[in-house]
Amino acid sequence: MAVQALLGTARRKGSWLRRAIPFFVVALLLNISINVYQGWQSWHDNETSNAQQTGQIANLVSARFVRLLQMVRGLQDTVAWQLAQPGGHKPDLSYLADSFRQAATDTTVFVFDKDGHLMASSSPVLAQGVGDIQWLIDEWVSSGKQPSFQKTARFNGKEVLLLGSKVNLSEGDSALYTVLLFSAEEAVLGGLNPHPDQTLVLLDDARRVVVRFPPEPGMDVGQILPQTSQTRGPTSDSFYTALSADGQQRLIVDRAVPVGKRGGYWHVLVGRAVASYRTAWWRSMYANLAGIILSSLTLACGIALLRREAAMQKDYQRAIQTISAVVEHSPIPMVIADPRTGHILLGNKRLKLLCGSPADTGQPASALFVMPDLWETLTQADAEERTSEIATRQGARHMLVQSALLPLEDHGDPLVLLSFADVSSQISALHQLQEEVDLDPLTGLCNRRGFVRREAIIIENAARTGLSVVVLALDLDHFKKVNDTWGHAAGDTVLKTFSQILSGVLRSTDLAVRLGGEEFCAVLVDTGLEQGKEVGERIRKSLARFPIFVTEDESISQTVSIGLAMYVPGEADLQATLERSDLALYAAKDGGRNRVQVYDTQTPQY
Ligand SMILES: Nc1nc2c(ncn2[C@@H]2O[C@H](COP(=O)(O)OP(=O)(O)OP(=O)(O)O)[C@@H](O)[C@H]2O)c(=O)[nH]1
Repeated sequence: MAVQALLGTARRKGSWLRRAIPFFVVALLLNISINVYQGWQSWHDNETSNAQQTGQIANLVSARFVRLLQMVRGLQDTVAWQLAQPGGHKPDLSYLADSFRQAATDTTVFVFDKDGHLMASSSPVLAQGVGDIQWLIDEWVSSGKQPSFQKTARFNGKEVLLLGSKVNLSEGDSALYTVLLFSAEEAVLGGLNPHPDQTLVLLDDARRVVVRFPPEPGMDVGQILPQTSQTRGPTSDSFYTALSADGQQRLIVDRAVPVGKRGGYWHVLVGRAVASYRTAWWRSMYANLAGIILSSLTLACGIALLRREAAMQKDYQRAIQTISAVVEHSPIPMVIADPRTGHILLGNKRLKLLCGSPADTGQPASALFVMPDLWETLTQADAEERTSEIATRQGARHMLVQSALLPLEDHGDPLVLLSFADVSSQISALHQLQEEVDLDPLTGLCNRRGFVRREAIIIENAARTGLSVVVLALDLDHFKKVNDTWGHAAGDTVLKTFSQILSGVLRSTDLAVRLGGEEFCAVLVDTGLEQGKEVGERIRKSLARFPIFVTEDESISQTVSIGLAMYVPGEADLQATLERSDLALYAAKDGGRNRVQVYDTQTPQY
C-alpha cells in the first residue's frame, strides 16, 4: 500500500500520445490509401486525357487528309470531264491548278497521253522536273489496268503525293492519264502547330512514311515503318507501342483513312511519348511518396519514443520499488513524505514500531514531531540535520532527524526522506557531562565556566522580574599559609569546608561559584545591598567559628574577606558587578581581612 502510494507519485500520467497512436496509424493508412487511390486515378485520368487529346489531333489530321482527298478527286473528275470533251484533250490546266491551290498548296496537275508522254501541265516551270516521276508514270501506263494510283515520290527536292486517274476518251480506245502532284506534308500539316512531344505520321497502304513530324532520323519519308507490338491504350482507339524509329514508348492513336477506289487504306498515326506527360505525374507521386515516408517515419519515431518511454517508466518503477523496499526494511526508522501535501507516503517498519499509527501512509508527517513546525524546516533544504523530540509510543524521545530531498523525475517538487536516530541517552549523557564540566570537582560548586553559562539566565530573569541582584566576591585570608604550614591536602580540606558553609548559608535560588584557587563568588537573587551584606556576614562568621581539622587532632580556624556590589539593570552581564565586588573585596583585605565590604563610590579603584 505504502509502495503503491510512493509509486503513484512517480507514475507518469497516462500519455495521451500513447492513446492517440492507433488513430495516427489508422490516419496514416487512410492517407496512404487515399494517396494510392488518387495516384491511380490521376494516372488513369492523365493517360485518358492524353489519349483523348491525341485522338482529337488524329481526328483533325485525318479529317484534313480526307478533305484533301475529296478535293483532289473532285479536281480529278473535273479534269477528266474536260479531257473527255471532244477536242478537250489539250486543255489549259492553269485555271484548275489555281482553284485547286486554294485548297491544297503547291498542287500541280499533269496530263499524260496513252504512251506516258507529258501533254499538259498546270505549271510550265514544274513540268521541267517531270523526269523525277516519269518512271512511276511509265510503270502505271504500261500496266494499263489500274484506273488510279497513289504514290509518294521525291519531286523537285520535295516529298510529294501523286494521285493519278485514267481518263478514257470517247475517241476510240484512246486514254489520257492525269496526275495531281502536291506536297503531302504541307497539305496535312500546314497550319497545324503540333506540340514538340507529339509525333505525327502519315503512312500509305504499304506502311511507307508519307508525312512525319517531327522530322526524326530513322523515320524518313518513303521508309517503311514496321509493325511493332502493341498494348491496349486507355481509350478504345489508342495503344502503347515503341516505334522502331527511336524505341521510345508512345501512346498512339491510329486513324485509317480510305484512299483510292480499290479500297486501300492510309493511316494517320498521332502519338505522344509517355515519358513527356508522365514526368509531371511521377513528380507529384514522388512528392506524395516523400510525404507518406515522412509521415511514416514520424509515426515510427513516435512509436519508438513511446516504447523507450515505456521501458524507462518500467525501469523507473522498478527503481522506485527497490528504493521502497530498501526504505521499508531499513533498520533505521525512515519516512518518505510529500512536502506538497505534507502527507506520509511511506513510513517504514522501524518507524511504525517506534511511533505506531502516526507513521502510517496518508498521515500528516508533522504529527510525528512534538514541535510540528520542525517539519516545515526539514522540507526546505537538502541534508538538514536537527535534533528534535519525536512523539513515540514510549513518549517524547530525542531524535536526530536527517532530511534528504528526493528529486523524482516527473514529480514537480522533490519528496523528502527523513531518517530518525534515537539520541535520548546521548543527550542525557551530554547534559550530565555539561553539568560536570560546569562544576568544580574539589568543592562541587559551580566553576567559572558554569558561572558564565548561568549568568545570562540570571540577567534575563532580573530584567523580566525587575528583582535586584547582588554579587559577593569571597577570598580566604592567608590561605597560602595553610598550604605552606599544613600541606596542600589541608588546604583542600579548608576549601571544601568553606564551600559547604557557603552553600549552606545561601538560598537554593542563589549561586555559589569557585572562580579559581581560594577565590569564590556568590550571586544572590532578589537581594538588596543590606541583605547581601547580612548574608556575607553570616558566611564570614560561620567560617570563622568553624574548626577545620587539618590533622586528626589539630584544627584551625579560617577567615574570609568579602566584597559585594549591586547589579545595575541594563548591564549585559555580571562581569562589571563582579569587578565592583572585587574592588570592595580588595578594600576588605586592605581593611584588615575577615570583614564584609560593600562597594560604594568611596571604594578605592585599584
Ligand atoms: N590546597 C590548595 N591550595 C590552593 C588551591 N588553589 C590555590 N591554592 C593556593 O592558594 C594560595 C593563594 O595564596 P595567595 O593568592 O597568596 O593568597 P592568600 O595567601 O590567601 O593571601 P590573601 O588572599 O592576601 O589573604 C596559593 O598558595 C595557592 O597555591 C587548591 O585547589 N588547593
